[in-house]
Amino acid sequence: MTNLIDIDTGDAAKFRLIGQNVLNYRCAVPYTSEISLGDLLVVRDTRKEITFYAKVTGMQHASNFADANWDTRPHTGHFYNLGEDVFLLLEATPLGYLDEEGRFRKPKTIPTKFSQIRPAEEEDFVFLNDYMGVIEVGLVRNGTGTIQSAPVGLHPHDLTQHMGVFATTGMGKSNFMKVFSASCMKTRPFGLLMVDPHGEYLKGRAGPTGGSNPGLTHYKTARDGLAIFSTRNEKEIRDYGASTLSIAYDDFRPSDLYPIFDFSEAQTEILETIGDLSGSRMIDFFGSTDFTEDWYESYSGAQHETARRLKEFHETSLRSVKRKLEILTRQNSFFRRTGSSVQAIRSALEKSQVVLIDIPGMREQSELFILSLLTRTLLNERRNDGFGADDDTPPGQILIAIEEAQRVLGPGRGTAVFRECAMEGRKFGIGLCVITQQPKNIDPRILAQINTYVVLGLSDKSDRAMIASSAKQDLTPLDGEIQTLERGEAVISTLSVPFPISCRIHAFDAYIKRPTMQKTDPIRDGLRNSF
Ligand SMILES: Nc1ncnc2c1ncn2[C@@H]1O[C@H](COP(=O)(O)OP(=O)(O)OP(=O)(O)O)[C@@H](O)[C@H]1O
Repeated sequence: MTNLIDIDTGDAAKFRLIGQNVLNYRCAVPYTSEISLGDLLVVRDTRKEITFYAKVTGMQHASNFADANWDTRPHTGHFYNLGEDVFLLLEATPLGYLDEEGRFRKPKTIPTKFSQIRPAEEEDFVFLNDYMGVIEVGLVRNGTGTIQSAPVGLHPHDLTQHMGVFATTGMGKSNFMKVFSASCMKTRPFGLLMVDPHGEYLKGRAGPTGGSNPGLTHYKTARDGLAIFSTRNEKEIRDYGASTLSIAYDDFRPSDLYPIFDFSEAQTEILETIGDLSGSRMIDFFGSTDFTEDWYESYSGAQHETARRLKEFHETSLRSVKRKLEILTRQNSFFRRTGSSVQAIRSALEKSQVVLIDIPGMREQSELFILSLLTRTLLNERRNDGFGADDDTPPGQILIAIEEAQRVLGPGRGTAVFRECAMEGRKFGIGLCVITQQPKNIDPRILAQINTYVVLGLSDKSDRAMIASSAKQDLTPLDGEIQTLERGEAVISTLSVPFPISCRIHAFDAYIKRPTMQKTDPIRDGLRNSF
């Protein structure tokens, strides 16, 4: 008969698989075990000669005593021998098993009952290295520690199928984005476009304790992987090695107004009617026309065709569009009649640089304006050029980061250009990096398009439920782990890695100082190796 009293020597022998089914394991482990949610367990089935892996998703105290109140009676501790019949009952979700060739397979079978279980050790994670990509973001986490020899890296080809970064405020989203960007600056896997309205990514910001909190410009070794377009003054632009940001009227199209203003049905119709008009012609037309009651009869400007198309619309609707255009041109100093950075931004992205659009102190409307204008321009150009028509993974892939993405990807009120990019961007080598603390406010059809989920702490239950139901790998059993994530910890689910990985994201300031983040010098390395 097999029982839970230790018949073998050594603690490991007390870890036994006792149930439950192919999708959910139960194991009994000593009640003193130091084990945490998210820990990896190794299940060694000596009969089938297979090693299974499982992740701890729940735990509770349990015992073999028939008396349901044994543990609440007075003096319990004197009468019961805790070591033998009292144990921790773990719930674990199977991740898969390693076959004879060392390939990781889906868990289609169940380990033999009473197979031995042990917490994974450093060498158990070695096989994961084969699945990791070049964009390093952290280390595999097990229990409360990390596995130093198991870095977590994302694959570039997964990311152009969109990435989501989900975090309640303060859980380490900015730190994650900086670590991710630094790895992109070093390895140059694709062009990464980020709009930085607070200078946070450019130069960092003081931490809550006033400590150092650097930005991407502090990662000097890979500075050539960063291109900055900025609205700062000339001196600061020189100091940061940036270029002046300039968007020309002709870069603009009427549809770029949608994400920044609310429009009535009539105003939307106006924008649709002149959808093909160049930016400068639209701005000139609306700027020079007053839209009084009988404006069309007295129109003496140069754009008769535009005037004819708009003559049926009510003057108040036309005046409202005019006011919005005035606000746009007045509030965005970088928006000018001539001079455009768009060509330089495109070419930096195609050279796989991280492109930072630095607009400190500007309003949310400016951020959304630039983001939507650039997304539309890149998407349309590639569509018209037949990008990728005869190549599966053409060069020049681009990832566009959208902070607080619920502003532009909410259900029903999402703006066409970002929606289009989420649905079709992949065909044109353009992926979205959707960053939000409210995934429940993102259109579920868009979440369903995202293939890489980086989940930092999410305190809201409905946000977690939304994530769990949309991710490609089932994250439902990991709800307990996600709920208890600490700042800087993440669960990462991505296509190339066979199961969701528990990860500790590197701290950015320490990460950029690592020897591995410094430039390798082939001549010096060669000399070192040969002498
Ligand atoms: N992986 C990590 N390792 C060490 N420290 C971290 C890590 N992640 C975040 N921190 C620290 O926690 C603090 C908050 O992190 P961060 O600014 O990235 O949070 P956030 O989610 O972006 O917050 P907010 O939404 O307010 O911008 C910072 O001081 C940061 O240095």
